[in-house]
Amino acid sequence: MTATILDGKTVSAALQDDIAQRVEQFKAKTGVTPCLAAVLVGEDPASQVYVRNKERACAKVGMTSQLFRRAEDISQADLLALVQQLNQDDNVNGILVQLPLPKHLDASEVLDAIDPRKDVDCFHPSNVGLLSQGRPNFLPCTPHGVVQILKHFDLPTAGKNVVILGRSDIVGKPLALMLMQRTSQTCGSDYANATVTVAHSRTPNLKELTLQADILVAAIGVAKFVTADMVKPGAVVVDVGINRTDDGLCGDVDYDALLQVAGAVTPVPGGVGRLTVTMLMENTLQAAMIQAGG
Ligand SMILES: Nc1nc(=O)c2c([nH]1)NC[C@@H]1CN(c3ccc(C(=O)N[C@@H](CCC(=O)O)C(=O)O)cc3)C=[N+]21
Ligand SMILES: [Mg+2]
Repeated sequence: MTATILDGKTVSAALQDDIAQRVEQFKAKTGVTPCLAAVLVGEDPASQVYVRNKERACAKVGMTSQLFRRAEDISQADLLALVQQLNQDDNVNGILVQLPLPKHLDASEVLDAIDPRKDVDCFHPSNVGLLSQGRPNFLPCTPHGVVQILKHFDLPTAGKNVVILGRSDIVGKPLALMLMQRTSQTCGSDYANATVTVAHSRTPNLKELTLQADILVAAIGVAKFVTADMVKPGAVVVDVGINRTDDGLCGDVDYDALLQVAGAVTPVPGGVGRLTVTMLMENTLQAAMIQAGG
């Protein structure tokens, strides 16, 4: 048996075409071109790649982007002032402060300062609260990308055992919230209603748990952590990890070995990461629509 490769590029291209059409309609109706402001502090090479991919995607779907580069040693006050300036700028629809921030900065305080209506990451406490109550303003980009990949390949989650490795605020926690609910805002009830287990560094007998997974999501940030013996034959494996190793980019799963066991698996690169960027475009359009009063 060899696994189906869940190619994120195909999914992303299809969704970007659809977003581009809706951007076009929105522009025709309102005269407004949706605009994403990205704040990049410091010179982290991975962050530079991600931000460049986001700018490229904006251009592709007909949106504008503005990049605000700031030095590694920017003060908390200056960064907060930049966020306030972007909050007040009517030409800016979405604000993204690229993480991680340097250690001397208080990331929570910065993210909390973003106007919730421009919070295209869905990191603001009021947006996280609305998501947890099943009435989101925005869906968080990476979890939404995971759901969109599953939908594209006709792999429903309803009634399935989903095991998520990792409890981060950016992936594990919001993805668990989304998949345990009765319905997905964008993909319907077949892409919700899962029995979700969130495992983490203090979970004992991890392999016993992962072997129960119909859908296994790896979002821990450890290269090749998920080995073939941890996967139930035929299971769907979604790899959210992006690790830079001496042999190049690699995910949180041992991809080559899993091809012989899993039913389907996402590659890295070219998997979930592509969708993260595309769902950010979706949220920027949604933000522009909200701000236009629709
Ligand atoms: N405020 C904030 N929001 C984020 O959404 C956010 C963040 N900070 N910090 C870092 C993580 C990571 N992330 C990715 C974005 C693009 C790719 C991406 O484009 N991946 C491509 C290329 C990967 C590469 O070449 O490095 C791929 O997987 O094919 C991956 C990961 C967004 N994040
Ligand atoms: Mg990561």
